[in-house]
Amino acid sequence: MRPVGSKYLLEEPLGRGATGTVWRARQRETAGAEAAVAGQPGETVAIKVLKEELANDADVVMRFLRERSVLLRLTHPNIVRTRDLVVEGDLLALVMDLIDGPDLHKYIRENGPFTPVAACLLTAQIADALAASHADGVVHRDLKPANVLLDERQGQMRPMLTDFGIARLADSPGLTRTHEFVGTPAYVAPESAEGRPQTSAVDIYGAGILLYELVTGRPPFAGATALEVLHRHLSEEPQRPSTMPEPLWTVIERCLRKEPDERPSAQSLARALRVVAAGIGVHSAPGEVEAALGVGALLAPDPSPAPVPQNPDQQVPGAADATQVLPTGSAAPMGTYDPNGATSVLPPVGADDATSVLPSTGGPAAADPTAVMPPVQQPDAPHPWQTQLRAARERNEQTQMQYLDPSEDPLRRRPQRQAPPPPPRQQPQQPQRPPQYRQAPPPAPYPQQQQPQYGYPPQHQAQQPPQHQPQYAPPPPHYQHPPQQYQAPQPPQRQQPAPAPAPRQQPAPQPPAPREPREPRRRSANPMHIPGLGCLKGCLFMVVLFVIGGWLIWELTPLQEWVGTGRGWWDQMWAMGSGVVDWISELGETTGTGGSGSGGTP
Ligand SMILES: Nc1ncnc2c1ncn2[C@@H]1O[C@H](COP(=O)(O)OP(=O)(O)OP(=O)(O)O)[C@@H](O)[C@H]1O
Repeated sequence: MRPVGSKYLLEEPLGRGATGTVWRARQRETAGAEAAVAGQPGETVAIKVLKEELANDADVVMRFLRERSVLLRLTHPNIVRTRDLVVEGDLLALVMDLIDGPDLHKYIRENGPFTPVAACLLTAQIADALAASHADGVVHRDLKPANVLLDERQGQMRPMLTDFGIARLADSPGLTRTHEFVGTPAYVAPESAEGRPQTSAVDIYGAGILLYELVTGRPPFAGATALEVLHRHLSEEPQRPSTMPEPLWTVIERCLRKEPDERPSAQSLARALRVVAAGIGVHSAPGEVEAALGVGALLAPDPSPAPVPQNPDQQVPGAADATQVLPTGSAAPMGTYDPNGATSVLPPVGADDATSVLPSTGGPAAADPTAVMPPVQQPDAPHPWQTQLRAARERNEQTQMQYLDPSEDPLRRRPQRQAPPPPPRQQPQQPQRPPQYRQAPPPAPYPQQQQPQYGYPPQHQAQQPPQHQPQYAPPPPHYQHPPQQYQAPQPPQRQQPAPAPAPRQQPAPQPPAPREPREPRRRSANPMHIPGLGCLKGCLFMVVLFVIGGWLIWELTPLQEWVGTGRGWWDQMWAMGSGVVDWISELGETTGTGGSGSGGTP
């Protein structure tokens, strides 16, 4: 048994959620004045020990302490009482009343859905709890069957709403920046998913989903991935099941309005549900049936929904308020989705995470930190998820398409100074090339570019997120948007036949290939090179060639006999040379004589 503070002892875990683990615990001694309920030694309580991530976040601890008065004063017959808050070292814990009974999620799973009347009466009590908390300015923001405990005492089942304030605690700027968010895709209101400002209307939406699930056994919007579920919340109208009584459907439909301003208040909801419960029973009086059919009149939009307080530390409206959107982390790995409705710990949202592949819920304001007005989703504007995914895709495209200036590329420069290394040696280095992320000037003519050898395909592989995010992240790859939302770009160079596999099989470097196209330019690499003698060398070579060729012809052909000199090649050459010299001498003398003659007497 582990002590929590000096007053409590943890006995056994009751369950684990996304934000922490709930323990059955025992009070060791009476709590001090700071506790809402002093308690008695030996009394059993439930203690939710918040996850280390939350407990280690200074913002959460601050908020925990700041909001302790709100949490401790929240008392209602249908709200699980928070008795004490414990902060001890790196431990944050909420001490609650222990509720003897299952939660609604477990109950439905084991017993099936409720009758419409029972569902109405149960949800009416939850709406009572919401009305009380909203009147106190507290919005739950994570309403779902798992957060409703069924207190089974004296043969009665009383729903008890729990986990108040947990979403608020998790709304830490620190967590928003670098960690995770809390929430449940199946119950998330459209405005939360979009990062719009939230009000108590998010709880009404959650109550509508819960009511639907109590009657049918499943939430109205399901899907294989969290993203799919969110998309359905945003774009799909819920369908009335054939067995759903019409007045009850009227209530659900009003709660599930996409526009929060069109949803009723918790108080109206509670009243309407009781009217419906009275009017849809088999023994309902005609007047009750009539009243139930006219229940729409009771469901006027809430004129003054309680706002979710903006986090003063947050600059971006909406970013702090997004309850959550995508599941990841310990509760549900990125890209997986728990259709059972466990609260998901979510990836960072908001404007601070500019590099995130995952969608921001900051909406338009997230892109504009100076925005004063809250972000409003335009009907025609792309969905924030689409925008973010597109941005991620474009980032990838830019990286892939970026041209690398050869002068900046050490792998390309090196071959210009020395014999080019064979292609296979270059490719394994490719993924380590940082220059691929640099901005480079537009491509200059580079006739000896060896793209197939330097391999852009490996660049592409190297920039794949470490699968990924979560991911994400990660996303990334975990967060596969529906195919129509995101198509991986296919730049042409990635289509080129990749030479990579073959070189990898060659164990040793190859000697320089003479057929290398750069060969003519690598004269400096030739040890026979004599600077400035390029042309003369060719002439000398031709003279030598002429002499050797002439010698062979003279000696090996009948030419000697035809000429009739009988001399050997060298003698003949000597004679010819002497003849040429004599001829030139005579020519000089003749010219000289002629010149004096011309200068003589006329
Ligand atoms: N006050 C309580 N008394 C008795 N059992 C409780 C109490 N609070 C929670 N539990 C039980 O502890 C388990 C875990 O609760 P917790 O609130 O952490 O999980 P959750 O609501 O399912 O998930 P999440 O935190 O993600 O919303 C649940 O099965 C719940 O029934």
